[in-house]
Amino acid sequence: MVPPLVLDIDGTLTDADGHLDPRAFEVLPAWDAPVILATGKAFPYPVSLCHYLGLPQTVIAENGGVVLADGEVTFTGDREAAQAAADEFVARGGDLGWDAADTANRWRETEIIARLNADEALLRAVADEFDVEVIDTGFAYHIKTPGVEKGVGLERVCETMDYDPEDFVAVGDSVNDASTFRVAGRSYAVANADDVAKEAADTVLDRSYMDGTLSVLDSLREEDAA
Ligand SMILES: O=C(O)COP(=O)(O)O
Ligand SMILES: [Mg+2]
Repeated sequence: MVPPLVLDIDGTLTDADGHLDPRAFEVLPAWDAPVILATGKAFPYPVSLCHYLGLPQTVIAENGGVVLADGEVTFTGDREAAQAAADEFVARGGDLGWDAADTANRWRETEIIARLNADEALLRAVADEFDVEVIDTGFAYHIKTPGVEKGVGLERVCETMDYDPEDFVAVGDSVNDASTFRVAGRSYAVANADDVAKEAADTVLDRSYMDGTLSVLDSLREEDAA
């Protein structure tokens, strides 16, 4: 049996521009064990991705703030606290960087994100005052509740679905994957990963983005066949 997977999306199943690698459509629905998407994206994004990939909807979204497992949704994280910090950031002259539709935050239930061109020093100073934290995933700044992590979300999924986190193989690329790497039995950082993810991973891959992820899946299949 191949092991279950817990996979980050941006930087791990995508190219450098955040576009989904089309090979995901071949390999993920065909994987002969559970596949969990664990992302910093707002809840609807991984749900849609599961839908279009044809995967069961088992999802860790918003860096663990939202978990969908076995048809049940649970929330942790305080969107209001993040919103208060974001509002103060804007009041002090900061710009979150989104257009009027703000589809990045519109359906986000437990945190707020800013574009990477936002004033980081101001954002961090305001976040400190509001007891929220800022993480830089390489795709956005996330203003979030400390302690809400993808890894905690993975533990919740495993409790709900009676899985053992030790059985999981994790692949990711950034600081928001380090907690997943600590909880999963085996962890891989793609070559484009940031230093925190590389430090936390059991193995740092030679290849980047989906090429790196596919190299893990290939070797897991080979192990299974041996
Ligand atoms: O939303 C982000 O900033 C990054 O998303 P990811 O966790 O899927 O890489
Ligand atoms: Mg990522």
